[in-house]
Formats: sequence, structure tokens, C-alpha cells
Amino acid sequence: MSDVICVAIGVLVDGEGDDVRVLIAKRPESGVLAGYWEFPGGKLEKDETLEDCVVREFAEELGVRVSVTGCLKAVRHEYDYGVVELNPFYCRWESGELENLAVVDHRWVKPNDLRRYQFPEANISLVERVIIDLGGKVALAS
Ligand SMILES: Nc1nc2c([nH]c(=O)n2[C@H]2C[C@H](O)[C@@H](COP(=O)(O)OP(=O)(O)OP(=O)(O)O)O2)c(=O)[nH]1
Ligand SMILES: [Mg+2]
Repeated sequence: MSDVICVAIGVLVDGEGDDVRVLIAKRPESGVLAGYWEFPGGKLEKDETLEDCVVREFAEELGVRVSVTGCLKAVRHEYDYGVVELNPFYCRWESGELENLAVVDHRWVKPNDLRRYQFPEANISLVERVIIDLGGKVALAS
């Protein structure tokens, strides 16, 4: 069996209660999962922690510095090009302004509206988890 592609992704959360929003980004129109909406992130590099990876990817893809506030359960999914392990983290914004550096679009969406966007198959259970986590008045670790 070929190696698992290890990926760290971030659910960047802003606001609280009824005003809570999460950031989603649109993948480029070429390459793997072209044009799908996603949580920003990417492949783990050598000698890097998953948390460092997600922070680096937000800087590279969207030009912002984020910090990790929590983690979600990892999910594995088999695509035709290989098995991907998504390691998701809750993040919060620290500094910088969002720019579409390596994504083609980004949006702040209400958790309940996430289902309107086309995410990769691997994200389906994760999207439901995020809606549950952010749907209540539960304060995220800060
Ligand atoms: N970033 C991200 N990747 C996802 C998500 N869901 C999902 O199945 N993937 C897959 C697509 C890819 O096979 C893999 C991560 O890919 P990526 O294209 O973001 O990797 P990367 O940023 O390191 O990009 P590159 O260096 O290969 O250009 O995970 C998601 O929500 N976010
Ligand atoms: Mg990426």
C-alpha cells in the first residue's frame, strides 16, 4: 500500500454565538480536487509538527498568521490518487489581512451554511462536527 498523505487543515473561527463564522477557501481550478471548497491547509513537511504545518499553510495560502486553539478528530479517506489523512485544528486569527495567495476565493460562512458548499468527500463528517461544535453557545478554548 502506498503511503498515507498526511495533511493539516485549519477551521479558522471568528465571532461568537449567533455571529460565529468560519473561513473556507476555494481550491485552484487545476490540480487535485480542483474548484472544491476546503478548510485551508496542506501537506505535512519533514520535521514539522501538524500545528506548525497548519500555521505555515495559512501564511502561504492566505497571508495571515493564525494560532491553534483546539483539535478535531483526524479522518482518513481514500481518493483515486491515494489515502489522505486530514488532521483538523480550530484556529484563531492573530495578524495579517486575508489575501488569495494560493486559493482562488475565500468566504466567512455561518456554520449552518457550510453544507451549501461543495467540500471534498473526506470533509463530510468534519463539516457536521464543526456545525455541532459551533452551533451551541460553547466557548472555544482561548
Ligand atoms: N487543504 C485541504 N486539503 C484537503 C481538504 N480536504 C481534502 O480531502 N484535502 C486533500 C486534498 C489534497 O489531496 C490534500 C492536501 O492538499 P493541498 O493541495 O492543500 O496540499 P498543499 O497545500 O501542501 O499543496 P501543494 O504543495 O501540493 O500544492 O488533502 C481540506 O479541507 N483542505
Ligand atoms: Mg493547500
